[in-house]
Amino acid sequence: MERIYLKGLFVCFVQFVLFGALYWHFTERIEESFSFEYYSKRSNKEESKTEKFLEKEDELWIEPTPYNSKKWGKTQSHENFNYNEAYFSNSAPPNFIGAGAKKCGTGAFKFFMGHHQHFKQARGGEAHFIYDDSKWALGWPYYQKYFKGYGPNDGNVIFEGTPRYMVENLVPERVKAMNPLMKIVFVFCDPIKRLKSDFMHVPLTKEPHNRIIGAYSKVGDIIDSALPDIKSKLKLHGEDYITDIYRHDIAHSLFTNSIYVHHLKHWLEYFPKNQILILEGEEILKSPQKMAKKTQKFLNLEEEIKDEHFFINKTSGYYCIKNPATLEPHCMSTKAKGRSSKVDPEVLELSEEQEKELNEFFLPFNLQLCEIIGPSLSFLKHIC
Ligand SMILES: Nc1ncnc2c1ncn2[C@@H]1O[C@H](COP(=O)(O)OS(=O)(=O)O)[C@@H](OP(=O)(O)O)[C@H]1O
Repeated sequence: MERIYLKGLFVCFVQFVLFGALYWHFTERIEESFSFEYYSKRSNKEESKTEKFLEKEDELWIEPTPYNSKKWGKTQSHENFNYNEAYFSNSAPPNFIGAGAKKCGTGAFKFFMGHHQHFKQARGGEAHFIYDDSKWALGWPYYQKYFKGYGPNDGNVIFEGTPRYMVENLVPERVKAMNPLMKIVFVFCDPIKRLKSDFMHVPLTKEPHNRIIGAYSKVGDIIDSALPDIKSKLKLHGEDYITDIYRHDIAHSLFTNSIYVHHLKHWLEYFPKNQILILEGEEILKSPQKMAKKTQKFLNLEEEIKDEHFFINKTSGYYCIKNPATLEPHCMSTKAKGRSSKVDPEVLELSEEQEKELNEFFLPFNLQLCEIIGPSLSFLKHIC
């Protein structure tokens, strides 16, 4: 009896000690998490993180918003696109969209690929259909005129490319409404080279900012006057400032059209990476054979355009192509392309300081582009 009593007493004692220890542990933790000291310890940690960020920010002035690869391709479209199938007998909708970047070689891409018998392009060139609300509202009965004569079941790649599609916020959503399996191609190029080419191009167009840009005689002057403003607007509004820039600060598009990662992230919300082909302007210019190989593979097209179909035009210095079926040589008109190499070099010259500033401006964005696409493009190789 006495033994049983002692045993009970011992068990009670052990339980009491265990319970006490647990109680002490948890109350301490709870108190700690509410205590000023605990918070000041955390905020010191946070502060040091913020300090680091500020140091970095001072240097690079903006931290691009992070991308989330888990979301790629997941966002559903809220747009509605009614094809009205009656029109499908004599025209078929695009299944491949070219979305810029402006001045990176999109024209040469179309020109070369158009030599594949199953690569059918929008008739009449850039349709500017998907972002333009007044055209979009007219729907397929309007858009289909670009694709007349293309059968829906001919196994063709049907392509429409408008460089502005890259930078207009509603476009990916609308493209998804048109066809969730749409394939998309981007041509990226050195951001500074692109800026210079845009600087040469805009004053010769009817774009609304043609006079603003045309008022600058040298690209360096617009860098001095616009870049500080763009930086401070980005600081104030974050990357939202870049979105739909044509609608609120079109002259600054010369700079923000080179921030490829901002636009790519937006497209990736709607389309998975495997539906997107990223090419490089420099490659289209210097080795279009490689571009043709990649593109035919991506589009599951038979490799009809081969290395031997390309040759360099001795007068212009640009690549031309022989039609794979007839071997007839074709060169792209150099009237509207290749301006940057013909202009007085002083117009496009940058001081060391301007070059440095621009490189610093694009660096944080290009670093993020590296994270998404790796060092595959030559202008990323030295930073990725
Ligand atoms: N084969 C060939 N022939 C001529 N030009 C070539 C070629 N390949 C690439 N490029 C480069 O393309 C630049 C024009 O880019 P885009 O065609 O995208 O311009 S546009 O956005 O459609 O206006 C153009 O830029 P600029 O030299 O500033 O005109 C060229 O650098």
